[in-house]
Amino acid sequence: MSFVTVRDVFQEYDGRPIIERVNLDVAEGEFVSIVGASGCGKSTFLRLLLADETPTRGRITVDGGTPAREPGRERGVVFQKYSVFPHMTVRDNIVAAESFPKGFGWFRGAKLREARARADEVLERIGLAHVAKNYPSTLSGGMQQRLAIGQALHARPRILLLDEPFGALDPGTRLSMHEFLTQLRAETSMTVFMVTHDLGEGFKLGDRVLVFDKTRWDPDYPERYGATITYDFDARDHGIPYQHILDKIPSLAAAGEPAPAPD
Ligand SMILES: Nc1ncnc2c1ncn2[C@@H]1O[C@H](COP(=O)(O)OP(=O)(O)OP(=O)(O)O)[C@@H](O)[C@H]1O
Repeated sequence: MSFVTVRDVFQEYDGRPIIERVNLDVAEGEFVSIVGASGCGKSTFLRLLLADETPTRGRITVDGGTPAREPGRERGVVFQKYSVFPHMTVRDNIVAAESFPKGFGWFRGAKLREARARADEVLERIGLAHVAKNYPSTLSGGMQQRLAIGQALHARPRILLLDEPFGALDPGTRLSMHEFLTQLRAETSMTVFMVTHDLGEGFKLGDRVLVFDKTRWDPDYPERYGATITYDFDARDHGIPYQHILDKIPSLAAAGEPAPAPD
């Protein structure tokens, strides 16, 4: 059964089509990787899923509801650049993730103590309990990104949107983040959408890999047409070897170096 349903979605900026006629059905708990050439509209599609923007045409619904007009707590997002608060300790970064969206400002007194206890549980889970009192600047890139994911998860979103979350990390840290994300997935029934430039990463982590590309191309007006989903690969059990896909869709090879094949 479809949990996230995308029907005939188009998005234009100043009359310029970016994505066109996107249709998609995603079941609850699925992990969907999104790949495609640079600038083809992957982040735009993620912003539409987040309800940060409303599509020019078409509708996106979650669990059969009405289309959302703004991001809510059921959708969490993590960007490539860690968006943690530098002036707050690691623990209070997690507290902030809970307190700010409620619109009551910062927790005080007993409420703050309870929120800090809940934050400690999250930090335990994401392996940052030992640095709870540190400031983010003292953490490695991977740890800061784990904190950003912890913040997003603390709101218990039903949908987690990841925009190149590991793009800025070195290969070793990337691998440990893959394990971390796989573990978190096993513990929750979250539906995940992840934009990546790394096809190997997309196939390793995803149940499905969607490819965004243009199906129509006007050499005189390269911006005349938008991109859509051109492939929807089953990536469970790593699907078909992704190297073959690179032969089929050379534009993906240009979009980023593939990671080593999943074992
Ligand atoms: N708010 C906006 N207003 C105008 N144009 C925009 C806006 N957001 C994105 N665009 C344009 O839409 C196109 C697609 O951008 P988008 O960031 O979605 O692509 P992408 O596939 O995520 O790219 P990359 O892989 O390089 O991150 C780009 O040409 C971009 O300049």
